[in-house]
Amino acid sequence: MASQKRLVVKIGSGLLANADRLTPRFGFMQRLMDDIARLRDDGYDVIIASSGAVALGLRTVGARPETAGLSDKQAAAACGMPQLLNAYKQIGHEFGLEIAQVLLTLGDFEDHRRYLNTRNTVNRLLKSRIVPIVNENDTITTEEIRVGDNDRLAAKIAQMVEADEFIILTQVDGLYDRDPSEEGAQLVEEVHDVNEYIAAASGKSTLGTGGMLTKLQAANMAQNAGCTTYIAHGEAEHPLTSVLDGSRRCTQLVAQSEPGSQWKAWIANRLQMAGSLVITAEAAARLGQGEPIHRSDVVRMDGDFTRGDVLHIFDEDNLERARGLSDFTSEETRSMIANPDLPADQLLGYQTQAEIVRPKNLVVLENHHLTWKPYETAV
Ligand SMILES: Nc1ncnc2c1ncn2[C@@H]1O[C@H](COP(=O)(O)OP(=O)(O)O)[C@@H](O)[C@H]1O
Ligand SMILES: N[C@@H](CCC(=O)OP(=O)(O)O)C(=O)O
Repeated sequence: MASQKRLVVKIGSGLLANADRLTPRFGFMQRLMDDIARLRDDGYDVIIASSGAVALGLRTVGARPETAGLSDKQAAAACGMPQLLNAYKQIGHEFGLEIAQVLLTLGDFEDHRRYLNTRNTVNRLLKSRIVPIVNENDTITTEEIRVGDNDRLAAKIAQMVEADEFIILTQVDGLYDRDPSEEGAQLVEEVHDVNEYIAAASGKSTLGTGGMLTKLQAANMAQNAGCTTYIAHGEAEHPLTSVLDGSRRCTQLVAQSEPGSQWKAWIANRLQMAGSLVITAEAAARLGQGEPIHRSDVVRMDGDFTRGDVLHIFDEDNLERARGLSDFTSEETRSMIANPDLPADQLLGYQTQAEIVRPKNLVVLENHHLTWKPYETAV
């Protein structure tokens, strides 16, 4: 458990890189680090999830954000990351802060062993009061193995370190009820259910890769891990403390549950799923009563998964109702469903309690979870 208050701050590319010249925005970084030093004096551990590596490196590789392709961006990230870290380091020293670089890929979150290892490292840095600067390792990640945006990457970190608060700093005051460039757009100051705003959250700037949609997805992941999220403009004298003390308008996305089991949050907040099960109406009605998913509950399955993979669990109306970790491979599951009357031990050749998903590995989704549609599943 966290011994101090913990805050994860995500910073968008446009705040860190000048849009025309693609050079660091030192003034912003100074205000940020000054505020982080204040928070540290107030007993906060702060973790930064920083974008900006690609934007800053594009100039070095002679490319522009509007036209850069994947290899330009990967090379740019390799050039921009040291520039970014150098700026954080120099400015950090001015305010008595030590910083460290943590570059991650999707597997560092999705593989539970790597997740725990990453968590240990981040916790060790915090113990020495060092500010971890986290970013995706864009130089080596390809489409299949990347988170793809730092909004969700930062939410994963917030969940991992059991952050109390998560602030997403961007170039708009918060979530609007429609694209803010549209006339009459109103700032939404408090959100409980992000589902209501998904349709309003399309579009993004040329420098970034996320957009408002990934911010809502990220906020939902944090909400479900018991962490309150704020989306706020980064341009302020005290970009963080003014959000936390409520003196500035922004959007607050209220935590939807008490920080519960880390294990269940890890299952619920997966970014890639290996497969899915469709269960009967009776089994769907029993969800939440501490019952496992039995093979007789499954009417259909999809995907090529192995033991320990996380699956979507849909009802027969295609509504995602739960997520759970499979005790069997897809081949074993298929064989058990096809032979409901044969004892599992006999079918599989080893002793097993024959529950496809055990209760401790099952998370029932509630109204405040963003759910997936069957066609969005990665199987
Ligand atoms: N409903 C909305 N509310 C606020 N911003 C929105 C909305 N819909 C689209 N946007 C756009 O999303 C942008 C934020 O995403 P992005 O530019 O990717 O930020 P960052 O680079 O900071 O991650 C805003 O500047 C705005 O142009
Ligand atoms: N990892 C990338 C940024 C990815 C990203 O999410 O960008 P943004 O939408 O500006 O936060 C980089 O360092 O350039």
